[in-house]
Amino acid sequence: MSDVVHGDTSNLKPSQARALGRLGERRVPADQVVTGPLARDLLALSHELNRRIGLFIDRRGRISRVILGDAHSLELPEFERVRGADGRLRGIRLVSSHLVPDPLDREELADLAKLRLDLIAALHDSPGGVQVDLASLQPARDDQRGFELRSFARAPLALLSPDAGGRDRVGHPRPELPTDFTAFIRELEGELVQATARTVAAGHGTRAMVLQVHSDEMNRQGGIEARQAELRELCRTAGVQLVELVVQRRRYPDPKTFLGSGKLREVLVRALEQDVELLICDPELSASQARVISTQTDLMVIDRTMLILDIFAQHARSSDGKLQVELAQLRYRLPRMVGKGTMMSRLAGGIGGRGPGETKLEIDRRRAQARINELDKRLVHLRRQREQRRARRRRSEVPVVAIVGYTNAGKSTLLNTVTDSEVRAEDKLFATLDPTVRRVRFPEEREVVMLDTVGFIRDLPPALMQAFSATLEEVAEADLLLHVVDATDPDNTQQIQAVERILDELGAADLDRFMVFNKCDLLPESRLMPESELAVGTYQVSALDRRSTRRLMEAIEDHLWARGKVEAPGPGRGPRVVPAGAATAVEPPEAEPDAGEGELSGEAKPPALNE
Ligand SMILES: Nc1nc2c(ncn2[C@@H]2O[C@H](COP(=O)(O)OP(=O)(O)OP(=O)(O)O)[C@@H](O)[C@H]2O)c(=O)[nH]1
Ligand SMILES: [Mg+2]
Repeated sequence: MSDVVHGDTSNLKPSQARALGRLGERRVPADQVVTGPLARDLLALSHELNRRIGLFIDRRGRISRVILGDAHSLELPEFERVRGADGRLRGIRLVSSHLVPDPLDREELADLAKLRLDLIAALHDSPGGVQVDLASLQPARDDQRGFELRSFARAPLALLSPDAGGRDRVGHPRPELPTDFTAFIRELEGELVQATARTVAAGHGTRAMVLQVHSDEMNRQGGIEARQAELRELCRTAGVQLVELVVQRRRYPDPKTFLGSGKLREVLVRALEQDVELLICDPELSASQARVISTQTDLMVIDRTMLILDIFAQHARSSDGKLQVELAQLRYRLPRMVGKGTMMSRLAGGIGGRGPGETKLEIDRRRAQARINELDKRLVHLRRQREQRRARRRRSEVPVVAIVGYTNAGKSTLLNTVTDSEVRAEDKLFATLDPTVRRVRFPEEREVVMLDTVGFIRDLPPALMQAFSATLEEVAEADLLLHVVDATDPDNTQQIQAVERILDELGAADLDRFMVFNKCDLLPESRLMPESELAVGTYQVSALDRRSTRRLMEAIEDHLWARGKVEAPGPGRGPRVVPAGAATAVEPPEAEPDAGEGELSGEAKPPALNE
């Protein structure tokens, strides 16, 4: 059998197989979509076999593939992965037989889009002669970015011949038909290249579509709108332009294709229409799902976890932080490295590419594993150093107050305000990645260390937990936690629960904590609790306004000293004067470059305190 033929030929008679092979030897004039005689022979053989047949024809009119399908569908062979980023088409058209006079179906249109074929033509017999359904891509109209599908009204094949000049039998002109295929494709490609140039010049972030499966599990957790809002925020923070959020309700994601395969085809067409380059799946993808989606769509495919990791990579500042993120990225991707083109290499050209892991994007499994081992070793060393530093701090009996909370709750802003310093605070998720330590002095030579931490997020995957660990092992040893909550976020009940769950996993569940409801300046008076009715250990503040934090700061001091938590004041430098209106006297910020990697120290105990 000729290697031009693709498909299951095992049941063919030798003569039929030969006839199929001979189709592959035919030529078509370059300026014609297909000739009448070839169309008739294709249909005749198709009816004899009762199976569809497709031909890939290149621009010189040579047949590069003969594809044998079943009665209803054709499975096209894979192409080399070439992303036509410059707006060019594949240089190949598909001419195929339909046994029944159905129009082009979704699957065929999806193939056109995915493979960027020059054109697809489906032929069928009718009493009046061979009829043809045609479709191609075209630039989107109305200044929209991207491409759209263009279907032509069904026409007799005879109309496509150059002699017919695009006139139907009663002489009606059909100027849109590709009667001169060479001219047609030249013009179309010119338009597409131009449209792409406009797109690139516009310079938006990577265009992405989020694919979300509303599984039973997700429904149980509730707050799907909140989860979606959060995904939008994650995209914004990562510099990704979210074009569309596609949702499918299923009991669980399809083990092979994540979304159902029909839905996935739809997504592909929508993605093409909107010039989307990146698909972001929620919840997490398995290795094989990632592979299947990426081959079926020819797009970059990542999941929510990778998106978060990418943000981490962008935000890591200290060298330890960078090491940790690289380690988390490698750990997450290693089991998902399955051949080329899947998640391992996806991020490089897209949203990531600036991460600490970026140079490792194409390394193979073995090298990834070696790198993981090396990072582990370096981080163990750093962890030891950190432990020594902490031990020194414990000896000096300076109590540690750790600020924890959901991402974007205002933790860094609170730290800045109460310590008069300038920790990076931004309206972005995970603005803080490296733990930051500031000293706060109270009157009477009392002093605490305040620790700002990375924000938490629901469904924190284990790889990310490990990336958080630098800060988090310190959290487990804190004398007091300030759990900062964005009082304005309608989803904050869920967020509080997510934070509590993570604290629990860190072995920090039993630590003393204050609940700090932040951003109260944005709430109307009516939504604030009267001071007298606030539960013990609960505070309403605006981290932007130092006066509002006064009660909180007093309570911290009371909690740590008045109740005998700490016996003696630390070695001080004499009393300081409290500025009017402030609860604290503040020492100039002293940054401790204190970050690093280590295992999650579930065994870490809070320092012994005499209650
Ligand atoms: N109106 C108002 N905005 C606030 C307040 N506190 C923080 N913000 C804003 O909320 C955004 C997030 O603040 P951050 O301090 O970066 O939050 P974070 O909790 O440290 O965030 P991550 O480090 O990303 O987890 C910033 O734009 C702040 O200006 C507040 O009390 N009132
Ligand atoms: Mg922060």
